[in-house]
Order: sequence, then structure tokens, then C-alpha cells
Amino acid sequence: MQITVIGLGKMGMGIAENLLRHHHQVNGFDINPNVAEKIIKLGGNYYSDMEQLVEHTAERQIFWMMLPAGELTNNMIRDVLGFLRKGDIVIDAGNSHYKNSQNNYEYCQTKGVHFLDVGTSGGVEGAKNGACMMIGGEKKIFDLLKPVFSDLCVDKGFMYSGPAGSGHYLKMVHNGIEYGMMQSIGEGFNLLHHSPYDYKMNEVAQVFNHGSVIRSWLMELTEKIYQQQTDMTEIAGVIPSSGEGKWTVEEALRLNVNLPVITQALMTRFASEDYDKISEKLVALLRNQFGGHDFIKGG
Ligand SMILES: O=C(CO)[C@H](O)[C@H](O)COP(=O)(O)O
Repeated sequence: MQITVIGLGKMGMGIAENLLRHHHQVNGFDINPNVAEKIIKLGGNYYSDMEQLVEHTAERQIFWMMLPAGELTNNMIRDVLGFLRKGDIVIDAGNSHYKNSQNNYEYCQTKGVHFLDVGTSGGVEGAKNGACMMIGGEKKIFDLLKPVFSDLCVDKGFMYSGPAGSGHYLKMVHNGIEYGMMQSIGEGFNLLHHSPYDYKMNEVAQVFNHGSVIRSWLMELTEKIYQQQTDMTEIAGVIPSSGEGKWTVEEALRLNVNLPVITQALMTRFASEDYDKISEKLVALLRNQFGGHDFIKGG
């Protein structure tokens, strides 16, 4: 099939490469001309002008969008709709909020354009060599594009999840789980670092990856980190977040669902980014006020 990939960042370029390896025709669109050389080298076309791109594309346009979630994705969907015809297809494969995807689906419908929301997991490596995809939208459009999903994903690594928004909803919860699992690995290894034993952490991660209950890709990545003899003193303990963990917690609050581990993992990220930590300083000062307990001066 002929597919236009909009957004040739790490993930978009990976998807483009994966599509090309499976003999699809790829038009890459990105306003950054620095990515042109790479997409052309891989065998695709490069465009930074939507009008030119549309002139050179097939009867039915399939636009695969891989952009940062939020305004950028929403605006781009509205922009590209000006170039699309009835029956064309827009796929948002980024990490959009499911409510945005419901709205974008409705908006596309008013223009006669089909829309799928595709939660994509597997990182950059997965995008290139076999991803996992959770796909919401019209079933008949999913069926039409099934061969493409089959090419892009690992065996059994894609599913039709239901109506518009359900793909990104699933990806949101997936990322919430990801927060909890990563936090759990981080905490376990932190305890091992403080333990009375001189564990070789690369060996620990390795053994955890062989036959144990907690073997996983995240544990394999942990093993890789320790194998690379990463100097932890050089890494700031600050964990940014892009929003999906927060949305997962918001959804749990909306539905009155208990979500302690994921919520705590999110709060730990927020705490890690709070450089001034007034809360802890105030507690230390309060102890001093009522009990005369010492507090530590410092920046
Ligand atoms: O979707 C992903 C993996 O599944 C992304 O890596 C995600 O953006 C990471 O989220 P965060 O920045 O909040 O840790």
C-alpha cells in the first residue's frame, strides 16, 4: 500500500523503515529537512509541502501520523483534512489522549474521512522491527488495513480494541502499568544497592531474566543498563513524564477505581522533579519547632 508517514522523528522513521521493509510505498512528511536524507536512503520519498505530497500520492490517501500528542497532533489532523478526500484514512499512532481521539474521529467523520486511533508500544526498536498496536475506530477500516498492521507488528501483537478512542485508552492504561512496573524495578534494585551484600547488579538482572517470575523486557533493559556499567552517580534521579500516567490516574479518580501503585509511581516522578522540595523542608522545620530536632542545612 502507499502510506504517508507524518512526523519522521524516532518513532515515525522507525514505522517508515518497517513499512518499507515490507514493500509498502512510503511518503515521509516532516517540516524538518534534516530527515530527508534518511527517508530517501531507506527507499521512501520526502515531502515538506503537503500540496506537493498530495499531488504525488495514490487515489486513496492513508496518513499515518506519529507526532507528539496534544495540540500538534490535533492541529495537524485539522490541517491535513484540507487535503483529503472522502474515503481517505487518518491514523493517529501517537500517544494521544483517548478523548482527543474520540473528538478527532468525530471531526474526520464530518469530512467523510476515516480515523483510527492506534496505541503503539515497543519503543523505537519495536517501531522498526515489530511493534505492538491497540487499534480503535471503525472495524471495516481496521479490516482493510489488517495486512499493514500484520506487517508492522510482532506475531499476535495487534488487536482491534473497539470504537474510536479505545486504542488510545488501552495505550494509556498500558503506560500506567509501565509506570508501576518500572518504579517497582527501580525500588527493588535500590534496596539491593543498600543491602549488606555486595551483589553484582548485572548478574542479578541477568538471573532475574532467566526463568524467574519477573523476567521481562524491562528487566532485560535493566540488565543492559548494568552491563554497560552505567555510573549511577552521574545520573540525576529525575523522571519526567509525558502525561499518560497522569491520565491513567485521572481516569481512576473519575471512575472511583483503586490505583495505588500507579498513582504512587506518578507521584514519585513528580517528587523527583520538585527540586525545591518545600514539603520536606517544612516537615524538617516543624520537627524542629515542636521537638527541637535537628535539621540539616543545605541547598
Ligand atoms: O509510550 C511509550 C512507551 O510505551 C513512551 O515511551 C512514553 O512516551 C513514555 O511515557 P513517559 O514519558 O510518561 O514515561
